[in-house]
Amino acid sequence: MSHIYIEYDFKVTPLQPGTEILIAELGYAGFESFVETEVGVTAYIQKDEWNETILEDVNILDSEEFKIKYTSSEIEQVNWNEEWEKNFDPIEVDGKCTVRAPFHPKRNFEYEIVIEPKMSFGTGHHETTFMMLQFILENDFEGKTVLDIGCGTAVLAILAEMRGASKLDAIDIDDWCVENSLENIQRNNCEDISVFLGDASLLSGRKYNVIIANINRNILLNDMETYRNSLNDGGELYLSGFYIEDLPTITETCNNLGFTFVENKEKNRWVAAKFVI
Ligand SMILES: C[S@@+](CC[C@H](N)C(=O)[O-])C[C@H]1O[C@@H](n2cnc3c(N)ncnc32)[C@H](O)[C@@H]1O
Repeated sequence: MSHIYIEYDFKVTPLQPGTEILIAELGYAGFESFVETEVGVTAYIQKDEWNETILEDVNILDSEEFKIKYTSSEIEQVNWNEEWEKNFDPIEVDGKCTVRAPFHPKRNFEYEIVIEPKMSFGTGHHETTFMMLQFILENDFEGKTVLDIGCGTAVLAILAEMRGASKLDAIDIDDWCVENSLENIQRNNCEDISVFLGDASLLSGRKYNVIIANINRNILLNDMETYRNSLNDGGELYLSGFYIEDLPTITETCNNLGFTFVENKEKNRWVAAKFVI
């Protein structure tokens, strides 16, 4: 798989709330990574996902309230570590868990996860990862079998194993994420996580106590029945990667498959939701 990205450098005036709105709209348009800068934001999208009309529905660009200028260029791959080092601090989740890069100093938390993010999504800086980490901290994983589908850096599977889960599978459609997950699993001394390249079509036969899926609205809706068939009765499903507007559709699809909605979290319009079967 090629990893050619299109990079957009946006200059936003006024900086806030313009940058925040712009990031939300770009996320919805399909951009996958963002690095906030002193003047706005740099946003990345894989070339395969890009088309010439990609910015057509980004309404803030036509707004009179904000002045936004941008340039774009094609890049082979981002030096993600360098970007991270320049721009980000380690994250903390509810005083119990930290996610840091190898170049950050060691920190004293109940759960310390070290992630070399490279280009994979999943450092905890994104709202969806953060809320899924919160769910994993709040719920019982002791002795449970877990599937983390759309694993990115495998950060969620790593915390699930630290919380006592056993026999975990982590799946991602992107070979880069698979490679990065394997490195992060080793780096965090996890011993019970197997990583596979692929998607929900790999799921036939094996059943889990818990499925964690932080992907996006359309893939979740499309693959929900497969998730249902891969869960034991009494199993738990944690979903993220969609906006609050999409929660009713996600819930309806889950209800039609026999799931019960338990609760949801919301951060900057992003949602994470828990269902049980
Ligand atoms: C929003 S990121 C989440 C990463 C990580 N789980 C986290 O919480 O930070 C979504 C991930 O799903 C992967 N993905 C996209 N479509 C997929 C599919 N159909 N099946 C499995 N993984 C998929 C992407 O490559 C990406 O790594």
